[in-house]
Amino acid sequence: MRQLKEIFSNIKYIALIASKYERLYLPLLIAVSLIQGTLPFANIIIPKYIINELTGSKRVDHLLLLVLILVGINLILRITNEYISTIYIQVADDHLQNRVGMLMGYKIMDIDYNYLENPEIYDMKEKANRINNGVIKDIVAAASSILSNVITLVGIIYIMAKLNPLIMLLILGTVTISARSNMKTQKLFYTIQNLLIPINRRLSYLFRMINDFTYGKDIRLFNLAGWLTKKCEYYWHKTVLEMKPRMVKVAHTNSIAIIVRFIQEGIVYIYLGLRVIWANMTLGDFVMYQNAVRSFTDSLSAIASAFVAIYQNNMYVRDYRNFMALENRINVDRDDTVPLPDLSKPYEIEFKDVSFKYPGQNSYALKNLSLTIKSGQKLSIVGLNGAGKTTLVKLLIRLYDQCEGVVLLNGTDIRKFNYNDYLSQFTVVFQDFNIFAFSLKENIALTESEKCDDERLISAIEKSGLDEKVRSLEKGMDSQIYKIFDEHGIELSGGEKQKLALARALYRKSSIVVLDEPTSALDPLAEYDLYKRFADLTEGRTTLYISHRMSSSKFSDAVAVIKNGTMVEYGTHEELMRRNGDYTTMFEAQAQYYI
Ligand SMILES: Nc1ncnc2c1ncn2[C@@H]1O[C@H](COP(=O)(O)OP(=O)(O)OP(=O)(O)O)[C@@H](O)[C@H]1O
Repeated sequence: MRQLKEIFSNIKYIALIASKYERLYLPLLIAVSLIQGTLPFANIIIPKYIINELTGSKRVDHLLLLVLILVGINLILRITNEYISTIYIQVADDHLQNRVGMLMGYKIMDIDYNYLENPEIYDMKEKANRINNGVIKDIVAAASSILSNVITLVGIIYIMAKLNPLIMLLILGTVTISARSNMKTQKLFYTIQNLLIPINRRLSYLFRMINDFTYGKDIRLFNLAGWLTKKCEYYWHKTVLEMKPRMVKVAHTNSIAIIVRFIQEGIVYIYLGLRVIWANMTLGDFVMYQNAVRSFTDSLSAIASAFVAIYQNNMYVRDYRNFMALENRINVDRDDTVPLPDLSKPYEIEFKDVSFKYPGQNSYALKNLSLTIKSGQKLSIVGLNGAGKTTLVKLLIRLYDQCEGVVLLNGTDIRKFNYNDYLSQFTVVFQDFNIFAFSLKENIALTESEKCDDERLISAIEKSGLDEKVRSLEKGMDSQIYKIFDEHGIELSGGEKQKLALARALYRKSSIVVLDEPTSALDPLAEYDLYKRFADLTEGRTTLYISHRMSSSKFSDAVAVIKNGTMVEYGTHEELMRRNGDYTTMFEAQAQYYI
């Protein structure tokens, strides 16, 4: 009962999406179902009269009229059906499928960032993704099949009323058996698919690696082909082991349904044949009943299959809805949000005794960290690998918001601000930024070309040092990056990519800029040039600058030294050098190489 309720709720869910994006979809589907439901009825009755005419009076004009009616009805209904299905329904099917996929896409782009690091959520996403394998189309087709076959059934029951009720019972029995076995088969398939999800995720990752040209260099250099193939083979083997025993069960179950159906057909043939021989049934009636019995069985089976399809697809819709129902804690409009302070006026950000462990980790990435950042300040954050510098930034921009202690903006817990409003105050360039296969201009402005502010764009390009490269390109800022979609697409060097990332940060208007290792790929001259113009670049905006190039700290107002997740030193470059602590050690260690 609960399942039935869920099925109805899911069908309603799909119907609502369908009518939202394709208003005519449901009414036209009903029209098509009506056509499909009535057509078999005509094809059962009219041949009876044709055969009786052929074996009886043999009147040519009657015969022609009957054939004309049969052909006419078929032609008109089938052609109408064809036009509606091809021109509207098939196109709408595709559109709806894409919509449902895109709704999931929005969800994926919007869910809390920490979900992206949880393998359970990956599996949930993979399960939900199955909705993209034509599930909407299948459910709608099943619902429309139920409607059309119920109409057919009503007509056939009327025709078969004169037949032995035992025959009807026999058919009902066999259809029930095949429906049950069909249901069992679908359940087995669902189980198999679920078991294979973690394996398939690994396999698709491997296939992506193998097919993605960007991995090509590593694969060749480290001779990974054999190793990757072995890994694939291992997972294929696992797939076969999981599938085989269950597929044997599927074959057994399906065979039972086939055997039962043949026995039923045999009995019906013998029964009708005997009635022709012993009870003077006309040949026309023999053919009509025989067709009626076949249609009856087909319609019942189609209804049963449609229910099974709905039942099975219901599981996929459930998985989809479960994923869509994942609740955001961070990116959500809470009732108790407070207005963001005006950041054009002086403000202060404070990390107050903050400790943080990544989800699923035992050790702290940040431990009792306290730090105050003042508006307009240029703060360098330095520390060894894994010290916690990037983690600090991730907490600041609320990629994670479950920590001990608190991060405050003007004394208010940053979690109280509307997430998007808050985030819009930041421009962050992480080390692992992505460059997209769009134009150079779109990559910097991160918006449609037409919406781009060209003046700001040119200024960002100049300040980032990318101007020379842009001038050398035939299509300038409109050059396509990568050759995936354009054979004239450009490939940027590591340093040029970094300049592009910097241009992105400079283009965006925001109060706070965070640059995580922005010069690691720059040549010494470009790096020197950037340092020289650093204050000019960020135009008085608060800037957090994470870098292993210790000399960059000289250009900052203050330096925070992070060690094992906590802040161990704070001051200007000169103050810290005088202190002769961790900062001095790091600075001098690096300086040695440059002397
Ligand atoms: N998503 C994550 N899940 C689990 N642990 C993580 C995650 N990201 C970072 N860590 C761990 O947290 C610690 C701090 O990492 P973080 O990236 O903040 O260091 P960092 O100071 O920026 O280092 P680097 O200078 O190498 O970039 C490290 O031990 C790292 O392994």
